[in-house]
Parts: sequence; structure tokens; C-alpha cells
Amino acid sequence: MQAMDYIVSAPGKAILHGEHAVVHGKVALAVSLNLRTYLRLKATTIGKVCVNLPNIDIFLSWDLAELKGLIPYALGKKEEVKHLDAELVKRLREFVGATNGSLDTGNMATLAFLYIYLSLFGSDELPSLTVSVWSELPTGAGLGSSAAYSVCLAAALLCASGAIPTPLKEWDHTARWCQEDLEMINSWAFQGEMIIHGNPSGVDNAVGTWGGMLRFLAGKIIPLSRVPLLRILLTNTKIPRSTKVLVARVKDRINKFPSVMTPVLDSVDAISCTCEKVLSEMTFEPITGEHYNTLEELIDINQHHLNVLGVGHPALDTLCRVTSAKGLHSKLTGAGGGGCGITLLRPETDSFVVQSTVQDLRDCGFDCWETSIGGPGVQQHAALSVKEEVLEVLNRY
Ligand SMILES: Nc1ncnc2c1ncn2[C@@H]1O[C@H](COP(=O)(O)OP(=O)(O)O)[C@@H](O)[C@H]1O
Ligand SMILES: C[C@@](O)(CCOP(=O)(O)O)CC(=O)O
Ligand SMILES: [Mg+2]
Repeated sequence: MQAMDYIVSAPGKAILHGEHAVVHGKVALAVSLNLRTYLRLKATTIGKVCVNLPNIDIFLSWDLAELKGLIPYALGKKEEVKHLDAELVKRLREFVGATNGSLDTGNMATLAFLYIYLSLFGSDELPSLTVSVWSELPTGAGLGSSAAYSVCLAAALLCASGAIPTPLKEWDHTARWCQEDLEMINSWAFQGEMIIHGNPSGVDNAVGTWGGMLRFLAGKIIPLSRVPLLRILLTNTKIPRSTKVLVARVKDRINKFPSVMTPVLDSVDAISCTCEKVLSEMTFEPITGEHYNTLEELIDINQHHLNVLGVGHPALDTLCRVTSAKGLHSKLTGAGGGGCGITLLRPETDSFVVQSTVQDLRDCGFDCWETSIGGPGVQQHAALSVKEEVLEVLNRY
């Protein structure tokens, strides 16, 4: 195996419309953020696997022999990535001491790593390596940190296993993989998401893999190449929540009241489709106030639907109320139950209004910032293309 030392990164995402409904086969519109998770993978000669996850205060290492003991049976082929290997998940849960219902941040992240590592290398010799991850994304706040983490793990470990090449050439700052390799990264990242979320739709790992804005429906990914430049305010209410719990809560409510909830999911689907149509119109006709009025109304309606689905939170109500007092429209993004919301800014929204809204939200104890969207999907980096403060963290281990 060639000497390995490389850095990969993947973006977080904001869901414009369709969170939760997308788990039940409806359309979602999602866009990548310019906030990324970075992972450095280094081959070592110490006969250990070391994992450093400073965002969540996890620093672990295992002897290779200990890990090899977890897989005394033949693993399935590398291409078979549609379902989790239930036996391996069970063994890993016992190994890390995580029960089936465990929501522990560190356990979930560790399980996702070990699952992908052992699935990719278990049939051969296990490599001695150190993996360190640092993210600009808040963890567990609705911006797809789990997916960005899973995409980075999948990309780096697939490269290390030789299943896909490292695309970076000597003269490149960053490089991306070909479509076929991206599909493989995406499907392994989905496995990581299955471990962390329970029942993910796959939209988050798709955005982390391909970047940009995309329409997602039942596993089908359509990149939206013609989209207007949107100004968005991101607010983190800092109320902790777990996507896994919220996805399960919505499922319970649908099971309890199928005839009540099905029309809500259909309506969310129609909102995503209407929003997509308006965004597309905005790229080939002059943008008018009417376009923005429609986008704002769709945001309001969807926020009500998300409350009906049971994923609201008083802090999110506060966010909507505070921004509404400034004439701005907001909805939760991601799994809800706390976490983040998005606020649409109109092109003519005065910077004074933006600043005073940001201040009002900060006065509520929230983090709030105007964000740029559409960052590139998963990529490999030359060290000099990584921000100094990120590199400093990755080089620490
Ligand atoms: N930087 C990170 N380092 C390690 N694990 C991470 C990181 N970011 C996310 N995770 C994993 O993802 C989980 C959060 O996922 P989730 O509840 O889906 O929230 P999010 O909306 O951020 O995706 C964490 O509990 C952790 O297991
Ligand atoms: C609620 C959901 O639609 C998005 C979850 O996103 P996040 O983990 O909260 O960033 C779940 C999914 O699509 O898998
Ligand atoms: Mg997630």
C-alpha cells in the first residue's frame, strides 16, 4: 500500500423544503453550505487505529488484533452496500458498549467509523492508521454534520482501501472524484447515516457528496444547475436534538394518524415542487417581488406543517416571531426539535434590517449569521488549500 496521508472535506447542508417528508418518499430541495467537515487520514506503523474527534471530545485507539477479533466470519463483498450488516452492527454495539437505542454522540460517531473501516478492510489485513476530524458545522443542529462526517469517512477509507483512487495530482489544490467514485462514496456514507440516524432518506449524504442545490426523491438525485442566488440567514437556537429521535417521532405520528398525516406529507411535497418551479422561473425571467412573496409564503406554510408533524420547538417559534417582526420569513431546517432555522432575505432587504435582526436573535441567545450557499461536494485537499486554523487542528494528532 502506498504511504497514505491525505485530507478530504465535505459540506454541510440546509434543507429548503421537504425535511421529514423526504423520509416518506416525498421531494426535498437541499443546498450545500460553505461550512465543511475536514478529515485527515494518515498511515502509521504502530499497529493501531486511532480516531480523534475533537468536536465531540472523542479520542480513541484500538490494537489491530483487538479489531480483527471482531470479524471472525467472512464479510460480504464491498459492492454490496444497500443494507447494513446486522451481525457486524450487533458486534460493534457490544464492543463500544452502545445499546440499540443509544443516542450517545461519541458512540454513534465511533460505530459509524468502525463499521465502514471493518467493512472495507475486514476481509484483508487491517491497516494501522490515524483518522482526525474537524468540523466547522455545529454538531446535531440540523445542518447535516452527521452526513458530512459520514461522507468524509467513506471517501477517505475507500481511498485507503484502494477501492477508489485519490484524485489529487501534485499540482492541484483540490480535486474531486469521477461520477462512479462519487456514487460509491455516497452509498458508503449512507451506511454511516444509517448507523447515526436509523432511517435516513439519503438527501444529506447526497448533498455532502455532490454539493450545490439538488432535488431528492426516493434516492433519485437531480442536481439543479439553474438556481438564483439566494441570501439566507442561518440561526442556531442551540437547543440540542437528535435526528434519530425526531425521525422516529414523525413515523409514530404517521402510524397513529395515517389519514391525518398523509395529506400533510403530500402538501410538503407540493411545497417543494412549487418552490423548485419558482426558483427555476427566477433564472429565466426577471426576478420580481412576486417570486419572493411566493417563496416566503411557502416557508410559512411549511413551518406550520413541520409543527403539525411534531418537530417544532418554542425556540423555533421565537425565531419565526423575531424575524417576522422585521418582515422576514423563517422555517426550521433539518430535523427540527431545536437546532437551526433558515430565514430568507430578499435582494432589497436593507443591511440595517439584517444587522438588527441578527442582533435581536443573538439577544435571544441564538447564534446567527448570513451564509453563502452552494459549496462544492466532497473533495480531496492539498494541505496548503486548507484554512490554517483547520490544518492546525488536524495536524495536532
Ligand atoms: N465533527 C464530528 N465529529 C464526530 N462525529 C460527528 C461530527 N459531526 C457529527 N457527528 C456525528 O453525527 C451526530 C449528529 O447527527 P444528527 O443528529 O443527524 O445531527 P446533524 O443535524 O448535525 O446531522 C453526532 O451525534 C455524531 O455522532
Ligand atoms: C429529517 C431529515 O429529513 C433531515 C435530517 O437532517 P439533519 O440530520 O437534522 O441535518 C431526515 C433525513 O432526510 O434523513
Ligand atoms: Mg444528520
